[in-house]
Amino acid sequence: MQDDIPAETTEYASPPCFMHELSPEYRVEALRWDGWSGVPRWRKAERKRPLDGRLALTQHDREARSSRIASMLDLTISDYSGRIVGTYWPFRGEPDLRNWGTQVVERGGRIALPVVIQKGWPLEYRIWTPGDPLERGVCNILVPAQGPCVQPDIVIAPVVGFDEAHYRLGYGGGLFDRTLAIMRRKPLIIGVGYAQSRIPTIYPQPHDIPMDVVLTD
Ligand SMILES: Nc1nc2c(c(=O)[nH]1)N(C=O)[C@@H](CNc1ccc(C(=O)N[C@@H](CCC(=O)O)C(=O)O)cc1)CN2
Ligand SMILES: Nc1ncnc2c1ncn2[C@@H]1O[C@H](COP(=O)(O)OP(=O)(O)OP(=O)(O)O)[C@@H](O)[C@H]1O
Repeated sequence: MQDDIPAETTEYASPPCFMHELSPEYRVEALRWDGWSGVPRWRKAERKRPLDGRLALTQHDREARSSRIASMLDLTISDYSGRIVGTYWPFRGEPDLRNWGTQVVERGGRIALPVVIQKGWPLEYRIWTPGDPLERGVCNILVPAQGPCVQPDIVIAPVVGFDEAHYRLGYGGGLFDRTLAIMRRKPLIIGVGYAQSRIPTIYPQPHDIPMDVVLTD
């Protein structure tokens, strides 16, 4: 972000907060800071570190971390019965919660997986029971070949990054935010990821919808 800050704003590393009352030059509005337009570029660069970090994990390490995240989910969601949990089929080194998903079904819940109908559109969640046929969708992610379209009660959102205020950095399609924005009932939104995905801020934009909680290994 530093590159986007014009020279005049860099002269005062930490301006005293009351200075704008004493001197008009200190008024924040007077500064021609156009940094927000740089956010998509910044996000694109910021995705690389956590993505490279998790792809470097060994299979064994990823399984151990995934099972710690699954235990955290069980502590957070005490009762699965009658609930629809929107989970995901892992790709690009995401935590693998497939065994946990099977247990959700064994405990009386139902699971649904997201389907990209078209980039730039909201995702569609389809009910999937272990054993049902899957097919390859966008980015080769496996998706249910059929199954009723539903709105999950709980959305498990895999993060590329997340920040202190529970905002999510994903793959850059804006698909989760579009999906959450049109849901008629607000689901419980649980972000899941590795602790190394934590970043101080993703510079939230008006379209970003914060998650209720983020669980890590
Ligand atoms: N396992 C899993 N399934 C999921 C998601 C997810 O995050 N994880 N999604 C959650 O939404 C949807 C897929 N989302 C995707 C969003 C963007 C791209 C993609 O191709 N992104 C470009 C970069 C775009 C840009 O930076 O402008 C790329 O990676 O090259 C792929 C999948 C549905 N299924
Ligand atoms: N509700 C929305 N309506 C319209 N555009 C949106 C909405 N949500 C996100 N977008 C657009 O999608 C683009 C990508 O958004 P963002 O950087 O937040 O993606 P992301 O959360 O990292 O990706 P994803 O959710 O697919 O994993 C942005 O240009 C943003 O303006």
